[in-house]
Amino acid sequence: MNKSAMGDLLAQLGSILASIMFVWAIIQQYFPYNIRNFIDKYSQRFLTLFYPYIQITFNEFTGERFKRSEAYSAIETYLGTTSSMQAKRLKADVTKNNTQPLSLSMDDHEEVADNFNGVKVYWSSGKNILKTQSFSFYPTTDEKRYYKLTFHKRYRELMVRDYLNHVLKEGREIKVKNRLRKLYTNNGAQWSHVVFEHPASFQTLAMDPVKKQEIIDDLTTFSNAEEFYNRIGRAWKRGYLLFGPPGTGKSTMIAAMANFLSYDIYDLELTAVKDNTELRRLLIETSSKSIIVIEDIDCSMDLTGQRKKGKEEDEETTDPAKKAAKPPPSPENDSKASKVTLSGLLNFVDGLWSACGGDRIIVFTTNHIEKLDPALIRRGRMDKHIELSYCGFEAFRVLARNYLYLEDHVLFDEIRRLLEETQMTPADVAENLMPKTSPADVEACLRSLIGELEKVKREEKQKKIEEEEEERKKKDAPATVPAPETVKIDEIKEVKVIENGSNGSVV
Ligand SMILES: Nc1ncnc2c1ncn2[C@@H]1O[C@H](COP(=O)(O)OP(=O)(O)OP(=O)(O)O)[C@@H](O)[C@H]1O
Ligand SMILES: [Mg+2]
Repeated sequence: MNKSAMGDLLAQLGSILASIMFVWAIIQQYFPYNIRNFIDKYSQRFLTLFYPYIQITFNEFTGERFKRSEAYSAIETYLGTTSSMQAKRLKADVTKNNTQPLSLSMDDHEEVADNFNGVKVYWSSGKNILKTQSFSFYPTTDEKRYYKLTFHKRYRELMVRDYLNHVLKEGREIKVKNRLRKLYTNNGAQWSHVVFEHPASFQTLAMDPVKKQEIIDDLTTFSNAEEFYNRIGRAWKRGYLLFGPPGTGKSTMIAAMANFLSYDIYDLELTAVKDNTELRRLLIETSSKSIIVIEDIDCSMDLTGQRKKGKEEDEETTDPAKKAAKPPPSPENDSKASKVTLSGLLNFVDGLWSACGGDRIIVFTTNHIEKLDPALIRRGRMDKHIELSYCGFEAFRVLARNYLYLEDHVLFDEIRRLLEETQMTPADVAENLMPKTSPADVEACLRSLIGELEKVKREEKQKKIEEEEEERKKKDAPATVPAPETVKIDEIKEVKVIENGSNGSVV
């Protein structure tokens, strides 16, 4: 075919197309709406006879609700990494996340491929522009965005059943990981929050590595165990009790847990809560994937469940006999004080309310585990008791690595010996390892730690001598007249009630 014949053919084709367009425009203008609809419908059906693919559309906004579809945003997140690798046109948005300051998604009318169990699927993005203008809260509602999934009809079952679930689950998980996490605290009956940016991690936490791994495994198992908890019929929650002297890393560990699991933290200040109803409301407002923390539980609540009011009462209430005799405070003289009770707290920890709304970790911390009510710390309520103790050599090595980039040193043997002989908290060891010059003078830091450890050792020795002296003085003093014997309540082991009599006998 020569060039002029080709040109003629193209011109003819052009004019035919123009005529079709013209006729279609007339049809659109003059044919009634239902006939046009009829033609549309049947032409679509005709096409699908020969079209072997299935398409599923996910709209950004669904129904009448002005709420962004959860599926759409999960898909957007899921496709984030794939899009940034494949698509040529991308949309960028700024997130406030430190690790990932930009979020990328594919621009309209782009297409990316994904692979699931060896089956290739295609995702495309697009938008419908609506001509009708109606009142809306969203200025952009006349542009309706959507994602369209295309796959071969042979894989319908696999796609609909497994692939979509996989996409939604992954999308949600990535979203949880990337979001800005929050640290909530209660200001009376209301939660207020700031962005949680504590840098602690299990890597920087100084403690015995075996114990640390055990905690990491426990947390990982818990966070993946939704099905397990459902199967055994338990609420998906876990309680941790962290105990140990001040400065041993309890609060640091909570931050590390939150960073490890990407959970929010709710730091509950019990002393600001008015009563059990308020407590319940606060706890119900906490979201899933969160850690609820009650620090220094022994100071927020005493064993009778009534909150302490002063230091003097501290001593008093540890004595069970006095406690039992203490009348419950009357509402008149105590109207301002909190009425949160131990049973109110326990009710949430493992009562019916505890199962509301997803997985939660509850952490209590205390410096005095012996002061706590056994009801509070029994297994099932506090599933795992973690003791954070004085700094051992392994914990010291973590600190040396973090603070001084030090794996080994000639002074380590001496430090190991001193650590075994003294009780120094990781907080104090860390303080001594803090570089005072830049670049760090490693030897000076280690020597300062050794000096401090020797000082503590001398003090401990001195204290021991003084205690022994005191003890000896007491022994040498003339014996005082013994007080009349009394039965202490905690010595009563069992109370038998005689069925036919009204008396109980003490065994
Ligand atoms: N095990 C540890 N690993 C790393 N740093 C630690 C550790 N323990 C304490 N520190 C450091 O000491 C400081 C105090 O620790 P933290 O606040 O966690 O102690 P705590 O056990 O919560 O004390 P308290 O009982 O007084 O609340 C932290 O700033 C932290 O840097
Ligand atoms: Mg603390």
